[in-house]
Amino acid sequence: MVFLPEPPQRHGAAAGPETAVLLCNLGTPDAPTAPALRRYLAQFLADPRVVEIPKLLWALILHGVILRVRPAKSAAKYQTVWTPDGSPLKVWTQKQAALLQGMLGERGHRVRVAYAMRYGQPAIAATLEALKREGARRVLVLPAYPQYSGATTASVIDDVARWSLQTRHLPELRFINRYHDDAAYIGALAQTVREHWQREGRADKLVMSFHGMPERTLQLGDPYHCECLKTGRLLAEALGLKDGEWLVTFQSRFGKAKWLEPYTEPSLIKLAKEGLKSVDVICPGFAADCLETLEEINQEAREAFLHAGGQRFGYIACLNDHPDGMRALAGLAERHLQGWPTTHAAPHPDTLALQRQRALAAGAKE
Ligand SMILES: C=CC1=C(C)c2cc3[nH]c(cc4nc(cc5[nH]c(cc1n2)c(C)c5CCC(=O)O)C(CCC(=O)O)=C4C)c(C)c3C=C
Ligand SMILES: [Fe+2]
Ligand SMILES: [Fe+2]
Repeated sequence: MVFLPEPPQRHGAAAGPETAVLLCNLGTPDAPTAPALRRYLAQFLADPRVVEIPKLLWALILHGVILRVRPAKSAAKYQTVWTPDGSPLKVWTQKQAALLQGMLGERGHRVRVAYAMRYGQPAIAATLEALKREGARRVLVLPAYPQYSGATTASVIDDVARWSLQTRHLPELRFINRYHDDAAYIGALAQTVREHWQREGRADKLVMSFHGMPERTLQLGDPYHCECLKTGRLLAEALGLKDGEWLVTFQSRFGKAKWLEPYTEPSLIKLAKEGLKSVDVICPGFAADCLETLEEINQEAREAFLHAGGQRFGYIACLNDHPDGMRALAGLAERHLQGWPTTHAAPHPDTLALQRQRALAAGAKE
């Protein structure tokens, strides 16, 4: 048998940075169409981390019912939030990676920041391959999920592990499991709420809506519920909110099983029927706006609240490219990069280009 060595890694001045940060998010369909949704949902919902029921039974339900009905329905929803540049989740994730690249560069780190999606494109394995080809020998994986859950964070780690199983020369790997109680993240969320209050006035209640999970996962030891509650409490504290002025809820229920409660939309309807006139809704578990926030909250939940008698519904956008949110991600990455030789190196060419652009914009001469 002949073993072919892998191509040598590049060294010297022409090589890319030896350290990379890989920002991973959930993924999104390529187009707001039923065929694209079918491909996306087939990959997403076949992940045993996402749907934890016996494989054979689930295959029957998934292929027999869900993939026949849901793609067209979901495509219609995606059409209402699609942008000229594509799906909001992808547009924001791409922008976050570029901004993180600039920020880490400005802080003196010679790193390459890339982004990848757990489902759909760009895939995690292909992106890790590309990073390796460019010279990466160390990769910090940053799943864009503040709260850890088996369905999200662990699934990203599974995917990296699958790639590692078929890779001979592995880079050093590190993973960020959570940042639900990170002071800069909480501070950034609080800042978006204060900015919203300044622009539109303060509502009677702040509802913090997190993506739901089957309740069973809590009993099985998933820390997600606990971490959502902690984020909620810290955000309320940062804003000086009293009991009764805020509420944590869970959205995006899927299927008939019991999910984490209280559910977002029924809670909003109940509040309106009890006489609450105005509400602000924030989705702290989503690093970027996506279908679940823009359509399910800002369209469906808004309509439900107003229809039930509410008078004002304020939607507070996700952190997206907010400078405080980006600083929180940069600080988080920086702390997890410690001990890796990234500092005191020449700035990355992208950083130099960014600095030049900024200087020109500020009136500097070539
Ligand atoms: C089937 C069960 C699902 C679990 C469990 C689940 C957990 C979970 N999801 C997110 C974040 C996102 N989910 C998004 C969309 C989405 N989620 C599910 C199902 C489960 N999610 C489906 C079927 C869909 C697709 C849309 C639809 O058909 O309804 C998104 C948005 C993606 C986008 O393209 O915009 C995000 C983000 C978390 C954080 C989570 C557990 C903590
Ligand atoms: Fe989801
Ligand atoms: Fe949804």
